[in-house]
Amino acid sequence: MTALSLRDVHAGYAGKPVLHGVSLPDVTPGQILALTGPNAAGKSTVLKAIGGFLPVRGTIMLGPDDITRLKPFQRAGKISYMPQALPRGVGLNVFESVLAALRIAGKHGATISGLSLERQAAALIENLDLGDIALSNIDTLSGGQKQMAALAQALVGNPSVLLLDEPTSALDLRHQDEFMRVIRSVAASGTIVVVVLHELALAARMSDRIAVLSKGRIVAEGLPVEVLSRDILADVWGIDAEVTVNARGSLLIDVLGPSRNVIKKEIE
Ligand SMILES: Nc1ncnc2c1ncn2[C@@H]1O[C@H](COP(=O)(O)OP(=O)(O)OP(=O)(O)O)[C@@H](O)[C@H]1O
Repeated sequence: MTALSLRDVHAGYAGKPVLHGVSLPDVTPGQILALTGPNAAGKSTVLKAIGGFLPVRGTIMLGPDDITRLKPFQRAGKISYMPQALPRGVGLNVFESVLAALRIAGKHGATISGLSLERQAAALIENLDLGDIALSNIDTLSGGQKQMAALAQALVGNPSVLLLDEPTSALDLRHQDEFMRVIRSVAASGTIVVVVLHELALAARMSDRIAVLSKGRIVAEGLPVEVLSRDILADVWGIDAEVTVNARGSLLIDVLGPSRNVIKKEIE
């Protein structure tokens, strides 16, 4: 099976090591892994390492391929990345941007169906319910509309791995739900999804597994209900929170305030 696995990954920026030996259990096609943790923990850096945007020490495998050794165009044919900061000054409308992404995906050898590129772009836009903004310039869209348009571009070419960095930060509740539905169906078609999320209840709903990153290290990993415990919230986020599971199986997190550790540190 073409699983994604990270073993002892070290990465960072000029003179600044950020990831200190990140290992993750295999993420298999169809699975959604949510990566969470406090600000500056290194979550985006993990996605950039997988996407090949940073030099990496360690192993990142996609099935039999060591993806750190693939040429950029080979990697681009397999991995799609939706960054946290979306590009500005694109100068294209939503339809044109999806069409451009399809053309690039075709050049990288990503699977493109028999339909014309225009028909494929139109189908993707319709599937994401973006018809109303299809002809709007991306630079004029709201933050949430930009995120949905960026998702349409990221889905082009049926990537084996979809990397999403805080993709719902600007979405209202209905669009978050819509986004989750789309990601679930993309995963169900055999894509590996790794998504960075701050909102823990959403991460629990959206993902099959959760990994918690703190100071460049994975400190917990497993099923959402196993991982998101009161102790982890106190140790990693420094908050005291009541964690309950409601009758529908949804995780509820009620933040009560700073954890005792934080209060103790402030007093000392
Ligand atoms: N381009 C860069 N050059 C230098 N340092 C960087 C760069 N990008 C990120 N960093 C540093 O790497 C560390 C981890 O950043 P990263 O963006 O991976 O964290 P994160 O967990 O995604 O944070 P957040 O939740 O705030 O988005 C931070 O200390 C940050 O300052």
